[in-house]
Amino acid sequence: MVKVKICGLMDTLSVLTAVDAGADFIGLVFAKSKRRITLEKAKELASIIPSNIKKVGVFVNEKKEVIEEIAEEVGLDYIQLHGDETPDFCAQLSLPIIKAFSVASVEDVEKVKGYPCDYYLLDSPHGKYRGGNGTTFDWSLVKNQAFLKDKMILAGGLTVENVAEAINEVKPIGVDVSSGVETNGVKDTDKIRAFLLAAKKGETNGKI
Ligand SMILES: O=C(O)c1ccccc1N[C@@H]1O[C@H](COP(=O)(O)O)[C@@H](O)[C@H]1O
Repeated sequence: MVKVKICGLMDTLSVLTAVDAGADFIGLVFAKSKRRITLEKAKELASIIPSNIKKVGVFVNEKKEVIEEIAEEVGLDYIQLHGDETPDFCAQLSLPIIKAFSVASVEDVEKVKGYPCDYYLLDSPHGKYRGGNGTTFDWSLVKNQAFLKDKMILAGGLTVENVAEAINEVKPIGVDVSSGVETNGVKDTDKIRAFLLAAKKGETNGKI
């Protein structure tokens, strides 16, 4: 079954809803964003996430030492790098890595090759912030690419309405959502539940 990451959670009720509704990854944002949370809040939210659900810290062009200190304090399972981090930088981190890439062309998809990471997160080109902008990209650029197949998390503008179609068309190993489960910029527990239901009903690439 497809893995689902719910990103940018900032409050207890949203976290408990994502946990109860079957999220596989929960994302906490430490980068410049309207969803950025403090270290203290992150520790509080992390403490109510069961160990079978992976805690992901989202960073953009952050220093290695800062990432490692936050990861240690919060107990992060994965580091999501959503900036211009190089393959060398990824290789220096000791935690599992989800590397995000903005996809607007075939060349962008090619850049993925050679990155040492556990998952490739394919997102739309960034807007005001480096992620979480709620826009989709051309999915035909990333489907049927053998080298992406076992590692691809699809992101960017996914919603309750389009996630099943996205899974069927692209066949990613996972999907990630932030804006699509919000109402007026705030996480919406009904949308979190509905997104997880719709995603888990979608087809998979048979690898999980
Ligand atoms: O969610 C954020 O605010 C954010 C900030 C900085 C970097 C990444 C961020 N989130 C990631 O952005 C994508 C797409 O989000 P959306 O569903 O289009 O709103 C997603 O992978 C989040 O993990």
